[in-house]
Amino acid sequence: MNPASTVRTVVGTSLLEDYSLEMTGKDVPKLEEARDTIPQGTRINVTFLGNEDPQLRLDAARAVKRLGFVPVPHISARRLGSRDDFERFLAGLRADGTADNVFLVGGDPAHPEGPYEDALSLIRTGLLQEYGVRSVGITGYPEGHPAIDGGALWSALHDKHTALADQPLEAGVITQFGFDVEPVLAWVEEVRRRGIGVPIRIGVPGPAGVRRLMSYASRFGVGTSASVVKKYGFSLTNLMGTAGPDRFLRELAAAHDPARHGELKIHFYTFGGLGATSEWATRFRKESLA
Ligand SMILES: NC(=O)C1=CN([C@@H]2O[C@H](COP(=O)(O)OP(=O)(O)OC[C@H]3O[C@@H](n4cnc5c(N)ncnc54)[C@H](O)[C@@H]3O)[C@@H](O)[C@H]2O)C=CC1
Ligand SMILES: Nc1nc(=O)c2c([nH]1)NC[C@@H]1CN(c3ccc(C(=O)N[C@@H](CCC(=O)O)C(=O)O)cc3)CN21
Repeated sequence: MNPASTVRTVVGTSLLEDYSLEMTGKDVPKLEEARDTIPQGTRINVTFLGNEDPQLRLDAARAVKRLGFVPVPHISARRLGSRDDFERFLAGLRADGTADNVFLVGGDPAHPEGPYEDALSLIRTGLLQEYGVRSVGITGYPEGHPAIDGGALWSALHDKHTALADQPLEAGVITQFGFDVEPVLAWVEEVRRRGIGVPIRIGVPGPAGVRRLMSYASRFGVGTSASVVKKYGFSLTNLMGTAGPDRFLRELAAAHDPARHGELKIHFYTFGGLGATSEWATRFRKESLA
């Protein structure tokens, strides 16, 4: 087998196997439309946007399950107004049978709206287990975070990983999306060096308009230097086009060394394009396997 076909085989059979997707509470009609293009059992995260209410998220998680997928509702620590809010949400998940998997984020508000300042405080309440959660996703930032210093991010990752193991709850990491493979793999190596062996899902944007990608990247502090986006497949002087993660995934597959990086999978941030993303993934897998 020549090196090029080795790369194709790896992309097709391993990295894109069991990919996960992300949707908002309002994306249920899009999920219904895209249903047949997404493998049954795919994990689908339901983002915790500030302008969506808890019931909308619970309903979305229920729809994900009804359609044959595995819901992963997000819980944002800083957006919870009280312990009651947290318990009500967890009780809703339990009642709907959608509590198995959750993903925790600190939350973008500069100041907590209630008693929880970060994801770790949610884990430490012990409520996750009480309400039947079995597996918990936490964040990873290969390029850092604009509002949180690097040391605090590493301590948070370490402390959350330890606290989950103590419960015990199953743990996994999903990284912030990015356009550059290099910092992603350097970061993964550092995670492993620190003794954290849990599965890591590498966050990438699904195919989307360049203008939209740029706007989310600048909002979330993701690097978009001219050389990085050129390598990714678009140019800063042409914001009219769309760009997909084709090259990113090929490069990631070529450089992924399970002995060094452990288990890696892909998480697609769909930014409104759930159907476009699942169709893209189906096509890309087919082409990779061909
Ligand atoms: N990676 C992702 O997919 C998403 C990330 N986020 C945002 O990422 C940020 C951090 O969340 P996690 O990684 O779960 O951190 P975390 O909850 O584990 O907290 C890590 C450290 O950062 C501090 N922190 C948390 N949120 C902060 C904020 N908004 N401003 C300043 N300091 C903050 C905490 O006090 C703690 O010291 C939040 O702003 C969160 O909303 C939000 C949604 C999705
Ligand atoms: N720091 C941080 N905060 C976040 O909120 C965040 C990240 N990072 N990383 C990526 C995820 C995914 N996020 C998003 C954000 C928007 C849509 C989205 O679909 N927006 C709609 C408009 C939604 C609306 O306002 O109703 C869109 O069509 O773009 C999806 C996922 C937010 N996320």
